[in-house]
Amino acid sequence: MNLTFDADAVVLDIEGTTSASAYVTEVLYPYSRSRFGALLADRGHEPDVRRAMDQARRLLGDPGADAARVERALDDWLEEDRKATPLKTLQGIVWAEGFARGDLVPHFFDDVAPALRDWHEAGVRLYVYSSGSVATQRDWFSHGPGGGLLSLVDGLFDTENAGPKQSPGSYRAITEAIGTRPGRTLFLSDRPAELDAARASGWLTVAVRRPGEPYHRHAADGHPEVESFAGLRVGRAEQSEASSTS
Ligand SMILES: CSCCC(=O)C(=O)COP(=O)(O)O
Ligand SMILES: [Mg+2]
Repeated sequence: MNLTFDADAVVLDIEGTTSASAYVTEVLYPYSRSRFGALLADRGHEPDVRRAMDQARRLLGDPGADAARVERALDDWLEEDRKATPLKTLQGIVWAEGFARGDLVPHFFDDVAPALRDWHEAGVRLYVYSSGSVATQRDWFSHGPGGGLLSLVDGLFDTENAGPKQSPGSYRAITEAIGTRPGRTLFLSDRPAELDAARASGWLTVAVRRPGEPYHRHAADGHPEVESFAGLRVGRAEQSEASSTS
């Protein structure tokens, strides 16, 4: 189905929306799991590692948890695919090194880069909101297709600077940060609970239902649906009116 939206901003989910879930769970997750032991044991003095380990201890309710206990918790959260902020921070540290070494190359569906370029060209501001950390998002988009897509993006949000993706308050926090009216902000995601939370905050929503993705056959519960970004036009009516009269 083809859809057209008049909006000032598009906010993008990553896993299942711009990029394949299987790449995240079958390539990125095992890569981080196999490196957590050494990271926690050898680099706990680094500020970001220490901060994330302290957050993990708070989530566990165990202030004295040693590196081995924290590693077991990370493994459990990975197994459950729990989007815990310290897990995402530590994954981001490991993955950054994987991107720099060339072990990891981001995956984007083929329709994503052309669509982002079109929307950006039309004056629509682009943001990312993912459970993956802001540092990971920066790596992901800067190593993306055609020399990277980061230059098209105006801001990055994660569970640390915005909050959990299933909570309407997180979308209100993003609205405040980007200064775009909720009714002119369009969120694209595969997960129904995230779409519901965005809609509850007054945002426009589109359920991205890519064939083969885990949520492909889920009921969209009133959210408009597309199978790829190729079926989605986004522009700013004010801008097109202005340019058509000049
Ligand atoms: C490549 S971003 C990291 C992927 C990840 O760890 C994740 O949890 C993605 O979640 P999303 O909110 O983008 O569905
Ligand atoms: Mg997703």
